[in-house]
Amino acid sequence: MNILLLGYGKMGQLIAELSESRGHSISAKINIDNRDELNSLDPATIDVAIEFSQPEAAVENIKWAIERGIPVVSGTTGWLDQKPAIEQLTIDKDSAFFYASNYSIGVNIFFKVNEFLAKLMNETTGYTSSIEEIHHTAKKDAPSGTAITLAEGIIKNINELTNWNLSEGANENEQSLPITSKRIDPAPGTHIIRYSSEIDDIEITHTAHSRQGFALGAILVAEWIQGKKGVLSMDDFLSF
Ligand SMILES: NC(=O)C1=CN([C@@H]2O[C@H](COP(=O)(O)OP(=O)(O)OC[C@H]3O[C@@H](n4cnc5c(N)ncnc54)[C@H](OP(=O)(O)O)[C@@H]3O)[C@@H](O)[C@H]2O)C=CC1
Ligand SMILES: O=C(O)C1=N[C@H](C(=O)O)C[C@H](O)C1
Repeated sequence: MNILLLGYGKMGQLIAELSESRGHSISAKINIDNRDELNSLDPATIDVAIEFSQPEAAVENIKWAIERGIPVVSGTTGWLDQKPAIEQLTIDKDSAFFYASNYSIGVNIFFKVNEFLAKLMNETTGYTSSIEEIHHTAKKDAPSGTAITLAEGIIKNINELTNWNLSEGANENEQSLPITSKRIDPAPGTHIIRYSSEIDDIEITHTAHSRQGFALGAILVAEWIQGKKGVLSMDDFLSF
């Protein structure tokens, strides 16, 4: 596969290294300072664009590829208010767009466990729920995209909850799920779901030991998306 990297930071560099070890080649490594290189690329030679850049750059990057019929695998977080427009563009251009807030297989198992636990907690009284996420200090967005996906999985299954909030202290609103974001180096990504009562606490945690799982997951999706069309997600890719 010939891969275009849109964003060549921590994730882009690891994806390049792992892709080459799997026999793929990188057609260009695009950052903010060399975006001009896009003009000299022949889209017909690119099999997929893998996009891990920054919240303010993601939409333009994704549009560039979709408009040229290049399938996009995107992992950038913090821009999802504009996702409906990207999905419409994908359909209009008969292209392919895949988004996941987290490409790690372990986190996607954790998403399922989170929903199962939330269903059980919906049948139980006396517990208050919360989410904590811990990432490195270079992270630009808060809460993490993964924490938002976890919150959506809880809110969908607990009748009392209607929304989430980025919490900095005591939670006043029982209908709102508090998310606490901590920035501590070198944490690649830790997510904790907590249900607390006077009697006990129930916690489930996913801890990434490195960025390896995110990068490998994105490459596996890039291999899988070849020949596919439309708006795709982890539910299409995974069989659980
Ligand atoms: N879905 C998932 O599984 C995961 C998602 N992420 C998300 O991926 C994103 C990137 O993470 P990470 O690699 O750690 O971040 P980095 O800050 O290390 O890398 C981001 C890169 O994007 C580049 N960039 C900035 N503007 C543009 C632009 N206009 N066009 C192309 N590239 C640009 C930056 O270039 P420059 O340095 O020149 O500014 C930088 O090299 C974040 O949103 C993060 O939350 C991260 C890990 C896993
Ligand atoms: O910025 C990161 O590093 C990460 N971002 C993603 C997120 O916001 O959930 C995924 C992972 O946790 C690492």
